[in-house]
Amino acid sequence: MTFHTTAPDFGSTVFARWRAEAGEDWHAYTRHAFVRGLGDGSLPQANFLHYLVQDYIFLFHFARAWALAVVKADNIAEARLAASIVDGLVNHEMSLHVDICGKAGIAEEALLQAEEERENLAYTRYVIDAGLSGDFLDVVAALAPCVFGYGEIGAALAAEAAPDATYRQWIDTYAGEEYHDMCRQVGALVDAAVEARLGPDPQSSPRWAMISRRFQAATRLEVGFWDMGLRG
Ligand SMILES: Cc1ncc(C[n+]2csc(CCO)c2C)c(N)n1
Repeated sequence: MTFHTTAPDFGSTVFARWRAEAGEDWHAYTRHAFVRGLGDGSLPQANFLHYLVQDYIFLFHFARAWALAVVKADNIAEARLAASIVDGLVNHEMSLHVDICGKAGIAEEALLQAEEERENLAYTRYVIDAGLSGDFLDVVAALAPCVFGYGEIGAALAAEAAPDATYRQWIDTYAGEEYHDMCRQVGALVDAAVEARLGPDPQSSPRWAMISRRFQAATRLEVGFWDMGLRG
């Protein structure tokens, strides 16, 4: 897979630092064997469908975590963006999963009936707890690897010299301009939220390490989610 030496940072200096601090865990997430299988089409369809069914449940709980970001917002800009992501997830984004699963003969009603795998449970409940027990920064740091990681993965897969058509619909979703716009909006939100709470030199704040650790923990949970997908 082709990876640019400079992966996109979506205009966010905070994301760029979190990613650097997540180090090898970030690479394990964005260059996972599951991702390579999506890019070259070698991922078996059964594994992809299993991942998508789990991901449908994941998105439902992820929307609940973003709703907690609305609850913890300190101003209208934070509330608006978080609310628009909740709306996007429950009213639009889950339709990619419904559409692809439907073509494979899996009905929407069957999706939410599926039993949650432990990696799925661990990740979604981690982000929900970040929203329940923490403040806006805690929940946004836990939600950020999902947003930016898929943007980075989508861009890398779409940039491959000879992209395979098998998982094109999935790749196009996360490589598309619309999705990357959203990443830049979240990037601006994260930078503004960190500056508003931790000041212009956030890394000198004792809270910095805590929120960076949240980002890294969620990154590791993304790795676990791909591992689950490969296991099938
Ligand atoms: C395991 C897993 N991680 C990330 C995403 C991508 N994603 C999930 S919610 C959302 C919108 C904003 O948070 C995006 C881009 C996924 N589908 N599944």
